[in-house]
Amino acid sequence: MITVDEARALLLDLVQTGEIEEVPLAQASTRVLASDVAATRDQPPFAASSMDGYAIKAAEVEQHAMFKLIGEAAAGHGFDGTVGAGQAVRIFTGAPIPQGADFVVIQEDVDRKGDLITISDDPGSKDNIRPAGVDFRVGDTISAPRPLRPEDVALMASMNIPRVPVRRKPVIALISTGDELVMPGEVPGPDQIIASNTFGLKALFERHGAHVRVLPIARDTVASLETTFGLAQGADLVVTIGGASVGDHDLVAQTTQQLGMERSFYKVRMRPGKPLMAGRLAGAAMVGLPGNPVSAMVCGYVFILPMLRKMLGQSEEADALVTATLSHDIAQNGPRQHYMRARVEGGKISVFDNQDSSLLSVLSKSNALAVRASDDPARSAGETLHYLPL
Ligand SMILES: Nc1nc2c(c(=O)[nH]1)N[C@H]1C(S)=C(S)[C@@H](COP(=O)(O)OP(=O)(O)OC[C@H]3O[C@@H](n4cnc5c(N)ncnc54)[C@H](O)[C@@H]3O)O[C@H]1N2
Ligand code: MOO
Repeated sequence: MITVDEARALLLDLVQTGEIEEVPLAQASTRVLASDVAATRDQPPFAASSMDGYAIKAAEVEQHAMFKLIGEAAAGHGFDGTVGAGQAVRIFTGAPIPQGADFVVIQEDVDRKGDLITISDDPGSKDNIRPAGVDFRVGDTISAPRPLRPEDVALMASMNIPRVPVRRKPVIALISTGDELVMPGEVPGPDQIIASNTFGLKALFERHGAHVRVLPIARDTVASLETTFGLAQGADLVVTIGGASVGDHDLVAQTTQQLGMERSFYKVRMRPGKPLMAGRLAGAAMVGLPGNPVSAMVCGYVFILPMLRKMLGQSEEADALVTATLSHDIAQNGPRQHYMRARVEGGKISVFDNQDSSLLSVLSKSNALAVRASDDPARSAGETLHYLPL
């Protein structure tokens, strides 16, 4: 059986980085920026007031000094003239600083009578002016690749970048398999359960930039599986869930073989997730995930997210592991690399007692997967453990 790292490398070989497309700025959120974008202007484009008050000459700032008002500068409407000695311009936040002025005294520090103002309180030394280009200058860049956050979208808007180069969203077709499955909201028969993996994985992949197509549940027959694979056409990656193991009704390996899949590997020395399979089928990458709900989700994190990152032109590195201090003793690990459901709080990690791969309630309480190497010896409270944050 191959190791997790070997499997990850083989999986990365199955996918390519997608093309670049341009989207309107309003649709750029959560997309992955594909090439650097540059500001097309300075911000602010002029020295601007940061407060409501009066623009005067800094050299004349002194308590009790008096000035004559000669005009007004508002945001969007600058003052055309020049501020001379003894003169002031009424100014508002965001307005351009008029020529001749280099200080804004805030209105709270001023007494105004008609068109005369007197500095009544100590105005301090802060000039209340934002220099031109203090936020960014024309040509300043936002570097790619990066998933675009709301903050980046706001910055691109301010930089006057109306269209954004992003990576095409990889299309993932998700196929749940099994006669026991019905969709949430349907009425299950006495021997049936609700398909959960589909929804967990859809949420995970979409959060990381994929477009996910959920295909109808394939029944445990070769014919049904073949039909459903047919519906996956056009996807970059086809992910099946379940039917991966060795039981009489685990038909994914047999069906994909019949459909001509070039198999890359089958089975990984990990827990959960051992019966993982992968290959290339009809021009797409194909990954067969084990059906146990926690196994499917863990494989989603450990294997599919790096594939997704490669397709999106991002780092192909595995997620960096973090360390925490064990809060209790744990037993020796078995021969498979183990991703143990765990909770990290205040730098301490506790591993859940029941690690059965069917327990979504435990996974949902977890915020970490403690990663144990194969045959890792027993560990005591206080030792350091590596984990993958969830
Ligand atoms: N004799 C052996 N039996 C098993 C082995 C083995 O090595 N030898 N491996 C075990 C391991 S490890 C795993 S993991 C499972 C994987 O089995 P399959 O991929 O074939 O999955 P299924 O049998 O179809 O389902 C397992 C389990 O998960 C439930 N399931 C399946 N799909 C979904 C879904 N979309 N949503 C919710 N739950 C789902 C299914 O009902 C089963 O309970 O095999 C072990 N057996
Ligand atoms: O590998 Mo199975 O995924 O341990 O439950």
